[in-house]
Amino acid sequence: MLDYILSRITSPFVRYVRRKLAMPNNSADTLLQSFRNKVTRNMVWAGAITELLLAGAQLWLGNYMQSAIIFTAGVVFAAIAYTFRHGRIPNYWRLVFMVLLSVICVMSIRENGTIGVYWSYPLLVASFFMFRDGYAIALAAAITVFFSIAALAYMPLNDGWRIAATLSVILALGSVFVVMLGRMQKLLHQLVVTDTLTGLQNRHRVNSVLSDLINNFRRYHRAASLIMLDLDHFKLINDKYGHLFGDQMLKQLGRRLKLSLRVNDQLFRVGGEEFLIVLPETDIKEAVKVAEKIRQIVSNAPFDGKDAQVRLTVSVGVAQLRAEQTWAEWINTADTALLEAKRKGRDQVCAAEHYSAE
Ligand SMILES: Nc1nc2c(ncn2[C@@H]2O[C@H](COP(=O)(O)OP(=O)(O)OP(=O)(O)O)[C@@H](O)[C@H]2O)c(=O)[nH]1
Repeated sequence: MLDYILSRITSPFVRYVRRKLAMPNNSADTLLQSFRNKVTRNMVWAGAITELLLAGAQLWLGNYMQSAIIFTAGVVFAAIAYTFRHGRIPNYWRLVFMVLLSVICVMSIRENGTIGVYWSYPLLVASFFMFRDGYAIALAAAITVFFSIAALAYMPLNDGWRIAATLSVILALGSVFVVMLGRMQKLLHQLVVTDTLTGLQNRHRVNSVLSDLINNFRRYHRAASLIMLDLDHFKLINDKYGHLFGDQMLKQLGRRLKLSLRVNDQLFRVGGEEFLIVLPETDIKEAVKVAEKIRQIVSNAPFDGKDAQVRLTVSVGVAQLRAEQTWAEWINTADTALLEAKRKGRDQVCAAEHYSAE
């Protein structure tokens, strides 16, 4: 039941993510991060507009001092939201946002008496949006404790404990919400980066994995290589045995590849019958050895389908990361080597550059 409700809530977002991911340069990580940033920025805009409206109301009531302070806070919120309109609002600005809201809350208690405690409710809710996971819960707990103590100390007991109890209920519900949101985000992330047929990673994480290796290379000169492989004449298999049989072959190939790799190597299914292997700490010489081993693992033993056994072969391109290459150029180099292997007759390994086999 919970799974059903979660899937109903998340499916429009999953569709949005999938649509966006179809565009070039959108990796799953950057997309989820940008979605979160957008929500936070909208919160700060909402805070700015509310504060400016309140400042207007205080001005109209003739409370010039309060109006000026609330107006200043509104302008600060608007400036934060505007400055970071395309990116992530840094944590210290989020903290400034929360501190300003707290100050306004405390001022309201001072000016209006205990009725001002009611401002602690939106403050509490804001903390769940502004921070992540444990930080949000810790901040919300601190706000709850602070305003509960204030309410119990300065309000009649009957009102004071009700305020404390309702704040605690919001804290509990908000904490459940934050934990569920964290799990949902993990689930969505998993969905977006996983190839549903083989269970391997799909192309959406390639960008960030390769960028990390490129940074390592630039900083510590750590070698890294790519293996791009593609099944030979796979169309013939599909045409002869059907698409479902073809799917079984792809799954088995994924399993074979996975078993043949080291723990640090990463395997992706990047296209229909195209797979990418990322080999950290590996130069071209070692990478070609791995590629040759993989080629043999595929061609040496037949693949078992429901109705038949078939022999498959792969063409393989290998490329070591070169200085100043971007991740896209690096992949292109491996792809060119793969095309070369196809051109030379398939079932073979081609390296993107000359190297000594000694
Ligand atoms: N069963 C199945 N087939 C797929 C999937 N994705 C792509 N294909 C098929 O893979 C085949 C790829 O065909 P081609 O690009 O002509 O390549 P090929 O037949 O392997 O020939 P070469 O790559 O030149 O050796 C097409 O028939 C696609 O329909 C999939 O998820 N499942």
